[in-house]
Amino acid sequence: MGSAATDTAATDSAAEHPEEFEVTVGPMAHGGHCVARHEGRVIFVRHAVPGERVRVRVQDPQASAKFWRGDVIAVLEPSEHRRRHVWKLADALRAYQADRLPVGGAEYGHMTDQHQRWTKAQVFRDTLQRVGGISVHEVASTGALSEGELHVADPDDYARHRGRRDAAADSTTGMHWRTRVSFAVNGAGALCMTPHRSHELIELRGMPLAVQAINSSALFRQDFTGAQTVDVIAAGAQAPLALVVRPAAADRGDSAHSDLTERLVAMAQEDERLGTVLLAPPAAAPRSRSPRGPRTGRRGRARAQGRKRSTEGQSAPQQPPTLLAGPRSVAEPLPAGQGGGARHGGGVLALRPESFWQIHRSAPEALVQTVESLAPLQGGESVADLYAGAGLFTAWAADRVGAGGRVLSVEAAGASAASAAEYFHGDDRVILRQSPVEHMLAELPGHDVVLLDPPRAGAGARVIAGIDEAAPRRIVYVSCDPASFARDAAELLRRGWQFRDLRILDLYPNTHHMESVAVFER
Ligand SMILES: C[S@@+](CC[C@H](N)C(=O)[O-])C[C@H]1O[C@@H](n2cnc3c(N)ncnc32)[C@H](O)[C@@H]1O
Repeated sequence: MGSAATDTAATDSAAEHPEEFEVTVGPMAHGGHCVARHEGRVIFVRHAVPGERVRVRVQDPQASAKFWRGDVIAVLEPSEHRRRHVWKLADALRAYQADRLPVGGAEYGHMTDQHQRWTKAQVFRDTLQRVGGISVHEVASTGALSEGELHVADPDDYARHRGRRDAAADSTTGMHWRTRVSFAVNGAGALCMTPHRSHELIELRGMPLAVQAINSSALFRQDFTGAQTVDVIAAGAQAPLALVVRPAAADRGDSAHSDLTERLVAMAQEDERLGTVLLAPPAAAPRSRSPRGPRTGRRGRARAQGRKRSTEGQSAPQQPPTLLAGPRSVAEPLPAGQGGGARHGGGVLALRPESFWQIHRSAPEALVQTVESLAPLQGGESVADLYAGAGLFTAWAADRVGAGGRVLSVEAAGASAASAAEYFHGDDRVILRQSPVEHMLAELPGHDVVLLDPPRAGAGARVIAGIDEAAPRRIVYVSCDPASFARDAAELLRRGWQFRDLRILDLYPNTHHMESVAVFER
């Protein structure tokens, strides 16, 4: 097995298992793995805490590969920041003991909450430097960091500040925060998730990172045979739940789809905690299911983990989902004090379930409060809200700029744009455009503030150039990906912009993901 066979540090156990190595792991990198070296070769190690000595099992240790990937299967010298993993199915140590793979989507669950946040700050700092060539010291020198350091804030603190009791529950273990989860479905019709970089389906009895309305629902005992994916939505973190069910590929035939449809309708009638059920158009083609084959592409990985994305990206835009039960929209409360005009139903947005919405129960509140505190708006200003989704920041901006102000809200995806159109109907302050941002750059000049919240790929050089050329007074950049943010921020700095503020929010506890809010001015 190439260089694995020449490992001088190999233990007796490793001799029996040439794909296993003892290593001391280095710092955490962007992507959720620590970097370790074995005989000069880099191994990306998941489920470690930086500084630990661990035994790693490498998947597919080919001699010709530039680097290997592996999971911790035993901890030889544990970090003081290690804890028993909060979710048994996602715990690599217990998974490998049971001769199975850990489920993906909770790859930081073995670290204390405090250490997860400290680690995220390090990863953000390193990524800013590596991808954007931006040093945190430079950012601090402009006064953009509170106390001169990068801190990662707990989003529940914002809700607690407002006296919301539910936010205090489980906040010390980072559990029960997801209001949206995308599940795969196995041949037996059960809800499943996949291990990292694998198509293997692991059946679930609950999903402890999800709010209790989802985690303790009856959905884990239901039969979804004939479905490929089931997206579950707990609007406002509460039941009734909404489902967006995507049938398996069309070539399975009409009878399979009508069986599924009948079961879904019956499910909605029998379960009072189930509200809306939508049947999405069938998947285009069967998915190949190699047992350990890597997911190819960003979208596949994001789908498995249900991160910051909308379900609508999977639908052909001309084929909206079919409503099988319940109301067409779910009630998503806007952050306290935002969008509360009587005309707007008291600050509750009627959201199409397949729209984008932030997945942490406290994210809308935490994000809007952070933007408000770092970049307050004045009455009469004009704001462009780019990648606006269903209008979370549009509602805030419209309230703040008031009757004399204007908000241009740009969103490409149909369901999110339709949700916004319904909510802002008749509101003279808001101009809605369903369009790719790239097609709207000519409309940006004249805006005082440009706020952008792009998907994980970032905005890209063309959009950054368009924003720069529009010459707003201020740019507010909300990002869920440090690498694409670093690249876009470097482009802004190159064009003469400066960091005025930078905050990080832990919107995805027990995972390696994080959210940042940055303010730039010239
Ligand atoms: C991270 S979400 C942010 C949504 C919103 N700001 C919020 O917080 O609810 C990004 C949004 O950008 C939309 N989007 C992705 N690419 C786009 C593009 N090229 N032009 C316009 N919108 C796009 C997605 O559909 C999604 O709604």
